[in-house]
Amino acid sequence: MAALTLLRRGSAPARLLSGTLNARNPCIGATQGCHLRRHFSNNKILVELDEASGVAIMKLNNPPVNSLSLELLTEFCITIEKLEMDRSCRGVILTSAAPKIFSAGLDITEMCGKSAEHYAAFWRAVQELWLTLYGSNMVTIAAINGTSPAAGCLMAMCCDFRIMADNPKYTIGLNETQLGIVAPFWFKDTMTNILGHRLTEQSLQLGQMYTTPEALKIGLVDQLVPEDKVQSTAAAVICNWLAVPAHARQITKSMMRKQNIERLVNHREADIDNFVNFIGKDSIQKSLQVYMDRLKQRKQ
Ligand SMILES: CC/C=C\CCC/C=C/C(=O)SCCNC(=O)CCNC(=O)[C@H](O)C(C)(C)COP(=O)(O)OP(=O)(O)OC[C@H]1O[C@@H](n2cnc3c(N)ncnc32)[C@H](O)[C@@H]1OP(=O)(O)O
Repeated sequence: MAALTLLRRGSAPARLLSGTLNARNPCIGATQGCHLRRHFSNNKILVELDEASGVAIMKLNNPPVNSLSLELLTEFCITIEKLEMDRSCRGVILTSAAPKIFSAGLDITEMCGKSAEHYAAFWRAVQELWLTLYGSNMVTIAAINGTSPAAGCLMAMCCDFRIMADNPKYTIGLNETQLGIVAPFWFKDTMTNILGHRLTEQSLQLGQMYTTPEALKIGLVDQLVPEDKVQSTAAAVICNWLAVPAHARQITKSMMRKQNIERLVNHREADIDNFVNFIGKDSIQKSLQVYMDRLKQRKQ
């Protein structure tokens, strides 16, 4: 599946021309009470699409910690592609169905003790998630209702705007080095576009997890709100974004992200080979095993 939606579709004007009645303010229908909600869920992703507002709420649903397994990654990409093709959907709020955890990042068990073929398939699915979400034409808002390490943070960073629950227990960041692994160049590029080079270098080397006030201060998240206001704030924010003429916003988004997306597309196979070689090393397998053991010991 080639997921370069933003570049592949190149369809902003076409989509606008064929567009929706409330193209200038798609939230008008919602406030006038004509609610048509469609629910569709597969196993790991719950979706509620409000056709009046054009907004889909997409909930990660992989208890206990929303780790990104191969199954979840596959369902995630299919869901985004489906929403992207659906004329009644123009924006997505990405959030978690799990209390206190947005996502624990990649499922570490998918990277331990498996075959090279499995690692390659898994990494292709991780790439696909990034290409699909980062390259989406839709407005994407992350409603971060819990802790969000590593690829959990990456998913949030792919979105156009990040709202996080202001809870002192929640943290967010790319902590890969703490596991003895390395965030690939496209994780790094995504963070650099948000934080700038210096701060990204520091964050990545240290594998830094930020508290919510720290994340707000450095711009890793855009807004902190009380836990019970995360969803309503996301709904209000997405209305503002959808009020901007769609073709102009989409072309602008494409202009800002195109280079990064092309970089991965052009080096996709090499990136998979690199991952497979790296993750299969005995020393890396050992590091991951030690990390998983520590996670389990914390509970005892
Ligand atoms: C060349 C490139 C090479 C490599 C690039 C790879 C890039 C990697 C990106 C990643 O995303 S790596 C994953 C990083 N994630 C983490 O470090 C998070 C680890 N988890 C936690 O810190 C905590 O679990 C928590 C998310 C803060 C939640 O804590 P809580 O106390 O609520 O739950 P608990 O720790 O008891 O976990 C419950 C259960 O879930 C298992 N678990 C947790 N995280 C993961 C995970 N990422 N993958 C798989 N499994 C995970 C944990 O072991 C517990 O299992 P148990 O009930 O069987 O003991």
